[in-house]
Amino acid sequence: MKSAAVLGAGSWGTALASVLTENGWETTLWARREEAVREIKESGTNKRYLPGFQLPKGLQATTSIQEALTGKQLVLFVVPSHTMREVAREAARFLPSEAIVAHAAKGFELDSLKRISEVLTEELPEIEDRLAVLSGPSHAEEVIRKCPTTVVAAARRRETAEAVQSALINSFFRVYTNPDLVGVEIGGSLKNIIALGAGLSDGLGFGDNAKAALITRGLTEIARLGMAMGAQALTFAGLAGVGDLVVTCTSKHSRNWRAGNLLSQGFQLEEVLDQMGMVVEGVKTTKAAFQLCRQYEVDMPITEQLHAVLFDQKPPRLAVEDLMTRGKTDEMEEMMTGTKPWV
Ligand SMILES: NC(=O)C1=CN([C@@H]2O[C@H](COP(=O)(O)OP(=O)(O)OC[C@H]3O[C@@H](n4cnc5c(N)ncnc54)[C@H](O)[C@@H]3O)[C@@H](O)[C@H]2O)C=CC1
Ligand SMILES: O=C(CO)COP(=O)(O)O
Repeated sequence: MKSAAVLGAGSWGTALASVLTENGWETTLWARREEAVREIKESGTNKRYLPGFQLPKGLQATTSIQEALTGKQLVLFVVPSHTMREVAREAARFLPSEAIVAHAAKGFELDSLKRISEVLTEELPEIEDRLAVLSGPSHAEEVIRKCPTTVVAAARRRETAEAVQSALINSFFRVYTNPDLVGVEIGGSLKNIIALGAGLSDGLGFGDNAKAALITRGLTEIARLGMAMGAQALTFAGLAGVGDLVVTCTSKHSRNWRAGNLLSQGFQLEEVLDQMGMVVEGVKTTKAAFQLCRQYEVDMPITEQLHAVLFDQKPPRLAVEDLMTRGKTDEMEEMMTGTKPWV
């Protein structure tokens, strides 16, 4: 029987492990907490992260990373970005040499500003051609209910992306392949910054025009940094770009949107993160993108304002005023350099 390991028993790891189990994979979920493993084994639930849902029968769980990884053909890393290097190091000794590997995290490593696939290949150089990233508009709470969902598997090698596609695809979870690993990772990570902004904007009562502006202008700056970092422009028009941006800015399930919304109510950042109790990747990603846009010399006005709100106590209304009153620009700034678009 085909067998898989999913490292990380939070909401997304549990949902992806459930999809694999439904698809006939013998799947083991690796959790850090003994109670989580006991609960999955005894009652088939993960109430802390996916309350109210019954997990598919047959899903295994363990706190032993060795037990989780031994003999597996497919390994998914689904822990928050800031823990990925530590988990990769723990996994290194036990990762089967032929296994297809994918990660589903949406962020950067803050100290190094590296993408997560770069972190994984630094720790596990032998997996470079066997590594994919899974991303796209996919809230765990809907995947576990089998709501129709589409995602993308991107890798350097087509065979790797197709292996991940074949493992996960089913009638409610449709997986596309994409050769642009860099763009898919960047789209999935940067959208969380804009989602924090959308939560703030909604909380301040700024309405739908403002949210459409955030989504659209947010996509422009995501694509701008992404292309400077080597991504393909068209990826940002796809599931890992506009698709994930729309779902995260508009869904009640989004932790990033909810965190932004709590900030608009006057809570301090630390209080918000305490209340959430789940990872809010957009906070660290705002810090990383703030540095990356300087490094790559690209303009990211929304990210810069959000950085000031999160880390310099800038009042959100002032940030919005500064965005609205900055210097006049053309919507298609990138098209304006080196060409003559006007008659
Ligand atoms: N929740 C969702 O709907 C989706 C989440 N993602 C991404 O998946 C990644 C994981 O997020 P979630 O599962 O949502 O997070 P979560 O907050 O629901 O759970 C995090 C999990 O990681 C575990 N963890 C934390 N530190 C760890 C460490 N050092 N070693 C091992 N395990 C550790 C926690 O115990 C917990 O089980 C994030 O990058 C997120 O952006 C991507 C798509 C959808
Ligand atoms: O990436 C996600 C959906 O595609 C999950 O977003 P949140 O982390 O904001 O909940």
